[in-house]
Amino acid sequence: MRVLITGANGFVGPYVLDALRRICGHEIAVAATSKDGGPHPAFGQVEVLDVTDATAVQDAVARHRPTHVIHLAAVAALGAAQADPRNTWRIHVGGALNLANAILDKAPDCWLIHVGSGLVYGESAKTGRPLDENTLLAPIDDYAVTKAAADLALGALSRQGLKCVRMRPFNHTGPGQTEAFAVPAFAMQIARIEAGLAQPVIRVGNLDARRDFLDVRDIANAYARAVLTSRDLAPNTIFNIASGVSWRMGDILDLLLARSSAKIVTEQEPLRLRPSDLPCIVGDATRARTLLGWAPDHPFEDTLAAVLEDCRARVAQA
Ligand SMILES: Nc1nc2c(ncn2[C@@H]2O[C@H](COP(=O)(O)OP(=O)(O)O[C@H]3O[C@H](CO)[C@@H](O)[C@H](O)[C@@H]3O)[C@@H](O)[C@H]2O)c(=O)[nH]1
Repeated sequence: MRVLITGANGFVGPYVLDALRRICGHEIAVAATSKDGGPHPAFGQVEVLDVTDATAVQDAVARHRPTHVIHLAAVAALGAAQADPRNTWRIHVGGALNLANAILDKAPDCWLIHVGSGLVYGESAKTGRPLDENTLLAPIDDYAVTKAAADLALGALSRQGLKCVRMRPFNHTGPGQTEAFAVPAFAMQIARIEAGLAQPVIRVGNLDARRDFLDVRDIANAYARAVLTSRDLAPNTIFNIASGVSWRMGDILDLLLARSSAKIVTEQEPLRLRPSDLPCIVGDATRARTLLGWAPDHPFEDTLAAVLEDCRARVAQA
């Protein structure tokens, strides 16, 4: 198997490499690409590939002749996606279409494993029920609507022969994630306070939101299992990757604070509040469990402990 990964040098890429090696075997050939490229501790070297450049994408697919593309390249943080919607459309929708068309032209047997988002269900989450893959897509912001548009476009292209797996991962975290996301945003502030680098005040956004969280390794395992089992999948299959449990953000913060001996007070910062924030999201991943043979196996409390340790190490190194 030859796997081409886009956006490989982001948060999830190294975890996917590790999962591919564990689940698909060490003989798997991995081509790591990203917009910037350059040396990378896990991949050795990452090749430059801007997914918005249709010609470059055609060239990369023709050269590597991948059996699978795992498309991670994205504007992953909602704030960044919202700040430049035109760019978000270009990357999420243009990037996915460039890859799909290059595969249809140059490597028609290749599977495109598209990393969408559980946020595509948007308003549909308001029922409070776990969201399965048949739930109406009702995205509420630029991030989610562009992920939904790309996901739907690939579904339509499957009618022209594209073999795609449309992944809809729910929230995930782990060591290495940036402070643009809630868990490392909380943990980095705790680490800075513990190191005496900040006042003992942690600034937060909406703590009443409830999100379905997984360890990033469980998410990466699902992508690798899609590669491994692709020959048994229908050529256009959608998978939610979720735990089925929703965590209140305030409870996540409390678990992190319980791991610190520092006396810390919490303060809401208006800038961290979103114009629209879904109150509760929880996913139903029954299909992934059944067809991919996937199940999460990292307790979330352990993941939180690992994120806090990683943040302490990052602060100590800074
Ligand atoms: N980022 C951030 N979020 C905060 C904060 N305080 C509270 N929150 C709340 O914490 C929740 C989670 O926010 P994020 O960690 O930023 O994740 P997200 O916006 O839900 O999106 C993540 O999950 C999606 C799948 O469900 C992914 O598609 C997306 O890329 C990202 O990983 C949101 O309800 C947000 O309002 C804070 O200081 N920072």
